[in-house]
Amino acid sequence: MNQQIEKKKLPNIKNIIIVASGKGGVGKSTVAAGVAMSLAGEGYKTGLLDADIFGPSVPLLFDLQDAKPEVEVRDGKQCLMPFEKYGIKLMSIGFFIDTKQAVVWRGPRVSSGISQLLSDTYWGELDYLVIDTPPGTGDVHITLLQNFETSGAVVVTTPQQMALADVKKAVDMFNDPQIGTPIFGIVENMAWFSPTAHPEEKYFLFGKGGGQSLANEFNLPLVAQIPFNEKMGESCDAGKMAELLTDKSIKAAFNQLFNGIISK
Ligand SMILES: Nc1ncnc2c1ncn2[C@@H]1O[C@H](COP(=O)(O)OP(=O)(O)OP(=O)(O)O)[C@@H](O)[C@H]1O
Repeated sequence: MNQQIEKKKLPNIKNIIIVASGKGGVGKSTVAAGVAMSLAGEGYKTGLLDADIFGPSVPLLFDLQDAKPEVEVRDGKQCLMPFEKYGIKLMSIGFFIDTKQAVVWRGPRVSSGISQLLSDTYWGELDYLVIDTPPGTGDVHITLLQNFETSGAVVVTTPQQMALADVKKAVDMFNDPQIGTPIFGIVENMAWFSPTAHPEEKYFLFGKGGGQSLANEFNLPLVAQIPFNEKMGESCDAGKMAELLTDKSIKAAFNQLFNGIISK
């Protein structure tokens, strides 16, 4: 990365929020979808772009598994038309690839595919576009962060100390002078488990304080702690995103995150 690339501002999108994680399976896509639901629920014009080429989640989360976006001419340009659910404009790399097969794209193809998905989707006017990225730090991140103006990132982790080295790589990437993307903070997902019948009880299944110590280590705020909630897993896997924020503790956690983002 020696060359400074001029970043493109998408004129109709006020804020682009990147959701990243050091490693896979920590709940990054769930967090991205939950933030988008919270923003839309508060009346912000919201979009969600699923750029996770290795495991796109939007088709499953929003029950759009067989959906194929239409192409329409808008303002003299061929545009991909996003789907809209719960007031969120949705686009996913998963609408264009066979999600049952491994994606073996190389760098330039990833880069042009992701840039096209972002620039050629007809988002209309948006207050916030949330982008779910693949785990780790790779071509998708470099493409988005070097080529487009983004407002900031949230880094999702689980409480285990093991996550430290992976989170460090993600933080270093956002801090790189060529990238220069502010980090809103760390989100600790699956922070504890509370049985539905005893919501006041907290069981720290994966250890306690991991998110806070990660945040301290990198001098970042811990913007939210999201409990492990079996209903949340079930409703996400069944494509029932509307149920996600019906649980009080989950709603409170996403409100915390939402406030951490909009206050910046
Ligand atoms: N707080 C939670 N409580 C219960 N289940 C959760 C929670 N967060 C995520 N899950 C579940 O964990 C699984 C992995 O979540 P998700 O797909 O969001 O992770 P990811 O980090 O995006 O994964 P990938 O590495 O594939 O991109 C999903 O089945 C999801 O429903």
